[in-house]
Amino acid sequence: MSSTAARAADQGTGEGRERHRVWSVAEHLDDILGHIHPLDPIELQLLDALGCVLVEDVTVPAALPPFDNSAMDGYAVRTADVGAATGEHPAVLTVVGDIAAGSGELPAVGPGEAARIMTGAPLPPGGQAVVPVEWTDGGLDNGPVSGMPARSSDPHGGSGLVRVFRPVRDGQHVRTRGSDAGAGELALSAGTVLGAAQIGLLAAVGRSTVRVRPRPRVVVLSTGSELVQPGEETGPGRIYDSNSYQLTAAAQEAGAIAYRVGSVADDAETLRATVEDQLSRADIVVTSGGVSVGAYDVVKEAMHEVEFRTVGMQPGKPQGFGRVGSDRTPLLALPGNPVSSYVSFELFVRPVIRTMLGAGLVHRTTVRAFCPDGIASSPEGRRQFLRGWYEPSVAGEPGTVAPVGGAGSHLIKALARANALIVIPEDVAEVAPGAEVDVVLLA
Ligand SMILES: Nc1nc2c(c(=O)[nH]1)N[C@H]1C(S)=C(S)[C@@H](COP(=O)(O)OP(=O)(O)OC[C@H]3O[C@@H](n4cnc5c(N)ncnc54)[C@H](O)[C@@H]3O)O[C@H]1N2
Ligand code: MOO
Repeated sequence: MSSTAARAADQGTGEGRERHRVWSVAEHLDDILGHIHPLDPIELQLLDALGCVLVEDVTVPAALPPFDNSAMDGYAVRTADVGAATGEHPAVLTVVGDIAAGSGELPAVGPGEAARIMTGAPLPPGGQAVVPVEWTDGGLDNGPVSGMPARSSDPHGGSGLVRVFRPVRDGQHVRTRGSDAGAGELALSAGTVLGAAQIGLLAAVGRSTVRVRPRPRVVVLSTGSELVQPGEETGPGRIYDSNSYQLTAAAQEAGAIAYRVGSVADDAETLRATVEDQLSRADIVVTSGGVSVGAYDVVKEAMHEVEFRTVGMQPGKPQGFGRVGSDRTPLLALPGNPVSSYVSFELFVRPVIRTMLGAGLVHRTTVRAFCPDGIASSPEGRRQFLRGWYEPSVAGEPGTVAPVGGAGSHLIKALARANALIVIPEDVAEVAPGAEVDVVLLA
């Protein structure tokens, strides 16, 4: 029996009835997430770990900073030598050398002496504080200077005499060893999401690699013989493939490594071969289009392992989920209408990506908001996700939300102007002006 005939025959069986029941959003999501686990940890180079969840506690191996160093470009001095320094009666000190950042050889600073020192350079023996260069004559035997001449134009700046016009306290303008973190202290704990600052800290403690859960690899492919790639010529009845771009970008935003395959024509053999070909680099496969009840619904025709369902939501009614190939890779088949595919991604694919990442927060934030204009109608029995613009309130009260565009699942421009989804429950047919609604924040 052909698969089409088998499907037709199923209509009358128990299995057929199960397949044609309407799934709630929560049931479909729970079923999907029931098959998803965090990916096994791996050791990654620091920059490859950006956005990943740490699976080890990282301790500081050696004190940060590793040595006492100057916080200013200036002169390392003994505080007693400059205790009485004023503009009128400067302390005059002998400059015993120049200390650049990275310098290993440090001149000792004795009584009546100073060492010229740069920001980040180690404090020399005898140095108790740093006088910023602006509080001195910079060795020019004149009033206060605004900085030091470049070494190339003044190779002997680290010698001669310097006049100091203000006193300094012991330790002033010195960053002491371990003042940031002591050796053995916890730098980052397991479960931390690595952002730029955390990657910076790992580098600062000398780590070149780190153990994290990797980003899931998401292969995105769209289906439809009408699709043309942006930049190419369209023709009669043809449109640009926006879904593969939208979904690839969304997967990246959610923390995945996303591969955009582009569009596959409505041909079951080609689609199947393409999916099989892509499985070697996929932790998740996402398709768009070809899942409703038309004669050219190619995903439905090609992917026998995928269960196609009606979910009680708008947009996003037809959905498919299954696991394909020898690794049983999850495949989420999303509807082709651009807003439907986007909303479906938000509700079903994003949580899969976030679960695989091991992220603590799998779902978008939902808040309550007033809807001043109300919503005239919402389909009964389907949870509606209208695109909206959410404004938070200043006074701790719920914010407000207004629909952007209508309910049509082809309204891409309105979607691009929305920052939220307004959720209208299955049993609500209209929202009175000023009533409160749930709002999913999209950022
Ligand atoms: N008789 C019925 N027809 C439809 C039903 C139904 O229940 N009975 N459901 C409708 C709903 S709801 C949706 S959603 C769509 C889903 O259809 P498919 O997933 O099969 O998607 P396609 O038919 O391939 O495309 C739908 C629509 O979206 C455009 N599209 C598709 N892919 C892209 C893309 N990559 N970039 C931009 N636009 C895309 C496509 O051209 C169509 O206009 O079915 C309804 N029909
Ligand atoms: O469910 Mo469709 O996604 O309404 O347009």
